[in-house]
Amino acid sequence: MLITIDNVLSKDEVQQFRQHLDRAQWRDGARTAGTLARQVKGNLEIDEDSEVAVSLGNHILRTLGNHPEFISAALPRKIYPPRFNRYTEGGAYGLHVDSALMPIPGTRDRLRSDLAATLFLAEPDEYEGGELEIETAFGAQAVKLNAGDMVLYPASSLHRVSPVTQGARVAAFFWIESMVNDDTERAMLYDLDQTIQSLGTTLDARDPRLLRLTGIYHNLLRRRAST
Ligand SMILES: O=C(O)CCC(=O)C(=O)O
Ligand SMILES: [Fe+2]
Repeated sequence: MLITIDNVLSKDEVQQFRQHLDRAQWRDGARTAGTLARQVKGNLEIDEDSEVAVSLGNHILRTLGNHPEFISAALPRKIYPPRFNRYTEGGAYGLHVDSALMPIPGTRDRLRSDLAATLFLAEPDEYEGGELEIETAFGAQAVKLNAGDMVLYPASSLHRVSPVTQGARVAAFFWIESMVNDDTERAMLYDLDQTIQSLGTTLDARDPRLLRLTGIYHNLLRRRAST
């Protein structure tokens, strides 16, 4: 399931992020890729333990922790501390698959990457190219979102970032271990939850049908979620 969530960050927040990021020190992104992905990775990243990456990353984590749609879609158990990348002219990231298990920096813990996320921090008209192309069962889907918007996609999918031919593409990217690791089951739970939320805006909160559906959602989650 591929989901976009708009306005995760406001335009003001994006502007503040960009002020910090545009002044940050960027290094070759190939250093953090696995052996195969390294050969197709052509972007820049900020050191994950730098002050700017940690403080902006924490801001994203706090925002997502209070974001009902993100929580409903991802059912997060662990979130990788967000990292930041930049593709300038000629930059691209060829077709690759993300590692399944990742050490979480600064801890002895690791995360199973069920979902991958890209939070766009440059407006589409700031650069040419730079689409995130994700292979799905229905063909490749190209994603290029407004600054502040985020895409969530199964980390199991092959994906690439097409070459940036002009300007610069800046983004935050990270992974999520979900309480429900099966993508299809998680997608159905999300669909059910969103339907209940939407019914809740028209039906009385005490409507027995709404209560029953809510009970079904929680009972399914109870069966499927591992905490
Ligand atoms: O820049 C992006 O949108 C995706 C980056 C990516 O796929 C990765 O770092 O593994
Ligand atoms: Fe990736």
